[in-house]
Amino acid sequence: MDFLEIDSVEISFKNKPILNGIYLKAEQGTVTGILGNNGCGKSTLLRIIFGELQPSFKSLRINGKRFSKPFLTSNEVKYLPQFHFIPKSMTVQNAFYHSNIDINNFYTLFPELINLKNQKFKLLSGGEKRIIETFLILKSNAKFILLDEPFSHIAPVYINRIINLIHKEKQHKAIIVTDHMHKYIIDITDTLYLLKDGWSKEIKNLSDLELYRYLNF
Ligand SMILES: Nc1ncnc2c1ncn2[C@@H]1O[C@H](COP(=O)(O)OP(=O)(O)OP(=O)(O)O)[C@@H](O)[C@H]1O
Repeated sequence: MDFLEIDSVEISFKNKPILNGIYLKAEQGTVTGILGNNGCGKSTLLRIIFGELQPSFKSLRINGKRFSKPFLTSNEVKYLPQFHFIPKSMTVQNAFYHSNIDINNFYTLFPELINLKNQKFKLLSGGEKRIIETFLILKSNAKFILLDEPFSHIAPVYINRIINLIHKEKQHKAIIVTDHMHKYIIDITDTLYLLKDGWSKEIKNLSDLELYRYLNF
């Protein structure tokens, strides 16, 4: 089973420390969730793992071996950022073609969206864009999948289908996911971390989310 670990992350923006006490492990066959308040550094951490952001220091290991290259390859990691990454003038069909993913698999899961096939990406609703981008990332061949707010703007009926897809895809992938819809995150994750004041803490007992003032039960 492949696994990724990151620790000793040090990053500041304008002399304000953002992350300084992180440990996170994501294993193939599992979903790793990250919760935390706005601005605590969840996206920053995912961007560092992806290699898009270089901190002053980090230790990233795959299967226990230090990974020193600046970027993981696209076979190793795929990242769903908070912003839309599909070019605005690309059609839905072409987005699937360029990602090398069979669009029919998408329509099997989301038959209601079949009419979007020839539509340009910029003309889709925020939720439609999110569903398509999340699907493309989840169905990629990468070993490690990073999802930054996959559920934002998405109706509950579609969220449930994405959750089913996450359960299916995690069989041969390690999935790291963060979202403010904490109930879904708590439900789908095998390992849960809370980010707060620059550090991460693995949450084994949900009452700790209240103790660390993330939730009021
Ligand atoms: N490029 C940047 N330059 C300066 N400050 C930044 C930059 N990127 C992020 N920050 C700051 O770092 C902090 C962490 O940002 P980040 O986007 O990682 O938070 P987050 O936990 O993902 O928040 P949210 O849940 O609101 O999306 C914030 O205070 C943000 O303003």
